[in-house]
Amino acid sequence: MAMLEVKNLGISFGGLRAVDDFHISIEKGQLYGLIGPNGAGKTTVFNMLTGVYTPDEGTISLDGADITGKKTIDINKAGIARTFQNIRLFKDQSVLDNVKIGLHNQMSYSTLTGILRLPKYRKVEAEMDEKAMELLKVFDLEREAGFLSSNLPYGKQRKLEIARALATNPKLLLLDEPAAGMNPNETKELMETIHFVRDEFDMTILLIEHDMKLVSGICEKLTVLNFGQVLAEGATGDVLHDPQVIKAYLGE
Ligand SMILES: Nc1ncnc2c1ncn2[C@@H]1O[C@H](COP(=O)(O)OP(=O)(O)OP(=O)(O)O)[C@@H](O)[C@H]1O
Repeated sequence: MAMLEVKNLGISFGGLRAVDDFHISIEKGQLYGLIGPNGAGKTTVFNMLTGVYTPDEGTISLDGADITGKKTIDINKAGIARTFQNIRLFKDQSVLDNVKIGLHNQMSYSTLTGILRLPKYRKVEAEMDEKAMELLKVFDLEREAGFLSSNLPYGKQRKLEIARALATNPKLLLLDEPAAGMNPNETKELMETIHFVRDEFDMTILLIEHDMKLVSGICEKLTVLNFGQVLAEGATGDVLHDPQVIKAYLGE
């Protein structure tokens, strides 16, 4: 059974059919890329997978469970976490607290326990500190735990966003243009981080990316979107040599 199975997914905005008959099947542990020209519908697909938009057609199944049309918070609880094209950290919170926010959907106490600072509050907070620090260590961010997240260099902010997404304990991680705005060194390091996350956490990863070096370097399979429809899909090497894909996206 596939980790993510999407069939016949579609959505319109007014008269624009932004995504039509989209389908994808991703196996557990796969590193999968979604590519295509600007405006092809890639982020709209992510928004449907995460409940930001409700598809007007089609089905989404995660690890066998139908999550079509569910709310974002319930989809996150079911096991999908994402990062954004424009980094969305809690800028005025510390690096550690950004990861702890991700942990809150699994480890929590009642509001009253929190307000009264009851023993359970201290116990859960201490456990969350420990778990968050473990994740920060994985991303080599433990020395910056007390920094404001906005004070981290760009590449580390991207890593922190991935760490926060992983803190929600997902089955599927969606990365929206993780290399956007990165210099070649940061991109190289990011590729290593993504590989590491897949291996270390046995994670299934779907990423949107325009950087072909990153795509060809780490993705095992690709789906190409063009004008909201699947233009090609399959093994990365085959797709990148497909004349249709070269014509529509990669250039002659
Ligand atoms: N909420 C919305 N309302 C109206 N149109 C929208 C909305 N969201 C997306 N669209 C349109 O849907 C189409 C697909 O946009 P989308 O952002 O998914 O493309 P993309 O492939 O992610 O592009 P890029 O690579 O530039 O990020 C575009 O024409 C966009 O203007």
